[in-house]
Amino acid sequence: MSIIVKNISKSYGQVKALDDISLEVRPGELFGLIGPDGAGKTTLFRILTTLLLPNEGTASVNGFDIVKDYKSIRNNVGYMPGRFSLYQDLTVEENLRFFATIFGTTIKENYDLIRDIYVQIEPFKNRRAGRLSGGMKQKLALSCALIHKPKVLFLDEPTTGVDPVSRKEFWEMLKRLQKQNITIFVSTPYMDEAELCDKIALITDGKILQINTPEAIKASFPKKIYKVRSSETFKLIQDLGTYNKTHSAYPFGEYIHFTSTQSDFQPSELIDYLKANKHNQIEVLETNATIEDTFMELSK
Ligand SMILES: Nc1ncnc2c1ncn2[C@@H]1O[C@H](COP(=O)(O)OP(=O)(O)OP(=O)(O)O)[C@@H](O)[C@H]1O
Repeated sequence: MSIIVKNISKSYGQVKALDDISLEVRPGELFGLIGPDGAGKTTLFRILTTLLLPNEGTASVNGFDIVKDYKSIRNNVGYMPGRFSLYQDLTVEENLRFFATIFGTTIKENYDLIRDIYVQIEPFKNRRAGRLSGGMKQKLALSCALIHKPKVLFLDEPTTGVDPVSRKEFWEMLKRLQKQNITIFVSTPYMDEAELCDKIALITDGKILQINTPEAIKASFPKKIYKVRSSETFKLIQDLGTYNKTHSAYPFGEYIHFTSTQSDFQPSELIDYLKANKHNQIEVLETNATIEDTFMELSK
């Protein structure tokens, strides 16, 4: 295993940021830690990159213990923290050279690994990092995290605040890196990105809700889901909230996702109820569960 986490807990005073977390990541896997703000993602990343000690539990990265072998871990991993890690007053090239130097290597020596990513920002190599766009900063930060050829790459919310096109490009880059046998542990609050991982752990309030492939997680959804809409969305949410057969109802794009408490539920019952409540243009269609639906169900 590339990463083994066993019963890790971490508190900050009264706040239990991580509560008995266990997971395993295989070599070469693209593993996603999926959860909202404050779920504990950054805390786990900081523990695995040896910047923070857990209160309880053990963990290893690439066979090295996070406490005993912290120096080896630092040499073997790349870490792209969520909050910005670059030196804003240094240029693009100076930042990259700085990270290469502290790991005792050169840009030239490992250029192959970052070529794909770096060529996109090379035209701006004399620009200060502070003056780059979000997408360019992200590419530079990834280049810096890779310059010493790490075996395991930790990316904490790498696409937060990045535009949709750059987000898509970023995930394509991760897939290419994975082919070079780098294990990638990535966190994100975006449920659509979860689909792009080999395996995911859903985390909230410091607890893991489920670990599996995205497909298996979606398939495990226990109920039929209906996407519902009518001409009055706000009233629809209220009326679904007070309907006596509602198990869950929450906004999902332009629809409300609805599940019933009853296993023999018929959509016509809901249509009748909504008609009785003076809704127009009613649509009730069965739909497939997404990762977000599973997350909502598990964290209920
Ligand atoms: N240094 C700290 N002191 C006190 N509480 C902290 C500290 N760092 C994090 N926390 C709290 O621990 C919990 C988990 O935070 P963490 O940053 O690990 O979550 P996260 O999933 O990375 O979310 P975010 O994206 O908001 O950083 C939160 O309730 C947070 O407020």
